[in-house]
Amino acid sequence: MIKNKQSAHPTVKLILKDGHIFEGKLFGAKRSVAGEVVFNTGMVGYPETLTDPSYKGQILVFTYPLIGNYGVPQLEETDDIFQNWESEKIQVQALIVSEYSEKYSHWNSIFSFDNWLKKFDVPGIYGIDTRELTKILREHGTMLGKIVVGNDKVEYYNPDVDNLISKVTPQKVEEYKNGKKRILLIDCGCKFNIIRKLLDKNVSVLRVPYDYDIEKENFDGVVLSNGPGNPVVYKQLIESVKKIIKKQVPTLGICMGHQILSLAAGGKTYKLKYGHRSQNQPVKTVDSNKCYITSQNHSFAVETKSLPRGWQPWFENLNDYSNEGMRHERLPFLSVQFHPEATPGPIDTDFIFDEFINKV
Ligand SMILES: NC(=O)CC[C@H](N)C(=O)O
Repeated sequence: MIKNKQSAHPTVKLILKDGHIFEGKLFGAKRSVAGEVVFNTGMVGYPETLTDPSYKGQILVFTYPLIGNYGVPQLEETDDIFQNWESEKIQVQALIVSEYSEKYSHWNSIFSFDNWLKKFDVPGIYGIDTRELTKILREHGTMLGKIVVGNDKVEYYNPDVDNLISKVTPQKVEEYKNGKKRILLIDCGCKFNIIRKLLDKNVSVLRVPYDYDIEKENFDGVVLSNGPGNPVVYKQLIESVKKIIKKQVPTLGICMGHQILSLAAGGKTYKLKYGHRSQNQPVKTVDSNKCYITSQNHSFAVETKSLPRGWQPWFENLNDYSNEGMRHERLPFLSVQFHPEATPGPIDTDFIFDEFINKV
């Protein structure tokens, strides 16, 4: 049994938009917060998961019952690249766990889970029956919710209508020189491991904000990163990706990048009932029986039937058969809904980066 200093933790409420109320104990930052409540069924990798900018605007439920027992490592910088986390801070609005561990043990960890949340002013609630909560979210679908401390007045907040990418995209351009070929990384809230993976392939990376005027740059390939929110909100980005398609520059889209590339190509996206969030999502290539276990974090999906002529579905999800990727039959465009960069999760689909680099 993991002992937390419960007396110091006030009882607070988790209120869902449909009227369900759960009581739990507050840890991390002491404040009320609203967002979209989503669940993740991964068993490990909370430092990487909580720093993934795609979670902006969301209150995350971990279904794994005990979180925090290996602590959290320091954000380290080696050769200008950050290590251990996927961005420079915790990105979720708040989190919901059954039990958290104040005690931790890992050679590389320096924060307890509670202290880490406090450092970034993120509240957490524990003592919640996360199985019951997840069943509600599976039945009803993802729902708006709020964590309310005392008599605080908190409005519901719907992240799907907000421009969340503007909150996580970098403020300035950054160049990582590592080879002759130059990849333009359009950073919509990029996980650091996408940059690490590209540099592993000996290419230079020009990392730019999502609304950067790319006309003035020279590049050999484009990576459209992952990112938070609803893809149809980003009209200007979709327009600039249309220009990239016209120029036939080799392009790799990852998660949000896959959705944006599909919309720019003339396809459609829709919202899944409760999304895919975990490190054990099975996908299969459409034209063979090859399967891969993938890391995922998304709410929206590309409608396979909407893909225009020439754009072929590449992978499908084996749980719900939704689209997991596409590629063009002649032109150098490919994109995936899952995360080939992993962190957290299996590295089975690392070959996606090679397929892209081969086209550059
Ligand atoms: N990880 C991502 O890029 C997520 C994309 C998008 N925000 C979604 O939820 O579908």
